[in-house]
Amino acid sequence: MTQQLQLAELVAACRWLGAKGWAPATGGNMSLRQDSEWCWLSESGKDKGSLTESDFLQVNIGDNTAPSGRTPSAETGLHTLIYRLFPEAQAVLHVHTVNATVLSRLVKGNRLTLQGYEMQKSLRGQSSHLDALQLPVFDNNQDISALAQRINSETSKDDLQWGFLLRGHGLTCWGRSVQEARRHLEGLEFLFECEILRRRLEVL
Ligand SMILES: CSC[C@@H](O)[C@@H](O)C(=O)COP(=O)(O)O
Ligand SMILES: [Zn+2]
Repeated sequence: MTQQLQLAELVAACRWLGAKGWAPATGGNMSLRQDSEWCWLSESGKDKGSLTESDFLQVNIGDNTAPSGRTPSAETGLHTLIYRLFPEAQAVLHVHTVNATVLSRLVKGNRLTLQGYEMQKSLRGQSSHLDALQLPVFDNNQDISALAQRINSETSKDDLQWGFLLRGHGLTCWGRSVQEARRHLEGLEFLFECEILRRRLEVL
């Protein structure tokens, strides 16, 4: 698929997730890999549900610089970390959903465990509801380069295979294509909602 078509797919994904209310106000950021050195990041401070292709800025994966002089996402460093760790990563979606925000605050420790859900199979490599799926949860931090360093040093690549939660902040997930990133986002979001409901009913 050409880069132009991939960018069009990403713009469509942004509209889709925006319409679902998963990027309220100016929350969320999205990106697409161009090649081993460069990616396209959403511009900082925009409504991510109404982005167009010209709202994506070229960013260097190695040093986070943007030749355009415009300001890419404040969370650029988390996207480029994923592109550096996973050469196969093609797209990254970061959202501020209510479910991701709330559930990440309910998790004690640094792992969310999900088990017993058929929808676990929406995630790459998952084939049974019986497996205990683990998603890393990191404390939120306004210092994104410190946060990226922490994620990199404290987590194995395996743990980051779909993405991670930032406590009280949101979900960052990725895929080997825009479509796969979108499927991971939709699957995880469904699982988060189920898990919140299950926990809520359990305490009633
Ligand atoms: C309400 S926006 C919060 C931001 O600090 C951040 O978390 C976010 O997701 C959007 O930042 P952006 O710089 O627009 O990509
Ligand atoms: Zn954010």
